Amino acid sequence: STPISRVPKGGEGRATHTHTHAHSLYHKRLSIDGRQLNLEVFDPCSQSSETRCILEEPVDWADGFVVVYNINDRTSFINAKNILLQIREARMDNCKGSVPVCLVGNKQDLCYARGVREEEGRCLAQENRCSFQEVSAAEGYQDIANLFTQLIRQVMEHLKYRADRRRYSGSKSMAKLINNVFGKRRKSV
Ligand SMILES: Nc1nc2c(ncn2[C@@H]2O[C@H](COP(=O)(O)OP(=O)(O)OP(=O)(O)O)[C@@H](O)[C@H]2O)c(=O)[nH]1
Repeated sequence: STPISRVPKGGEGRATHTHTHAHSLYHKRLSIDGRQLNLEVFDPCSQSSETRCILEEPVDWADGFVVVYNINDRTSFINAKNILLQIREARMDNCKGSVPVCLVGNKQDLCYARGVREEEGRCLAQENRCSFQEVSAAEGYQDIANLFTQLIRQVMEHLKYRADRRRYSGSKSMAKLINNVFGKRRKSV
């Protein structure tokens, strides 16, 4: 499945958890680099049996995505590919801009029965300009916890960059406006 973000199983507890047949929505409080964060984690239901994946509304509000496939299930890899495409297209259509994405190949412990080469995962990530990692949720949650921490750091940087840019272009256009109004008047006086 493709969590927008997810508290790894065996990791710290969930503060609240809403579950429907279609998805789970978690609320998680955590501290990263001394900052207190309130995360909303949307985890869609399993989509492994469908080739057409539906991301639902988080594509509009999420600040980051974790796209997960199973390294011994080629269909899940194709689904992941479609989801990455959907994220890109939906964000472009809505003019929301790109957001940090991490592609994850899970079940690394079953690599003897691998259906997707690590290189294929890496290439797909490169094509989509996102980070990539193979993990094994069965063997431990630490790698996955680190992966989420990294993604959250990227999200914070991205949000800061976007806010700075907005502030800069805002002040630039404000300066232009002031110049247009008072600059001209000063000339005519
Ligand atoms: N061997 C192995 N099995 C895993 C690993 N991660 C998950 N599983 C197993 O895969 C099955 C599906 O795991 P889930 O966590 O339910 O996967 P999901 O994609 O969230 O599925 P949904 O809950 O339907 O969305 C379970 O039987 C897990 O025990 C892994 O890293 N290695």
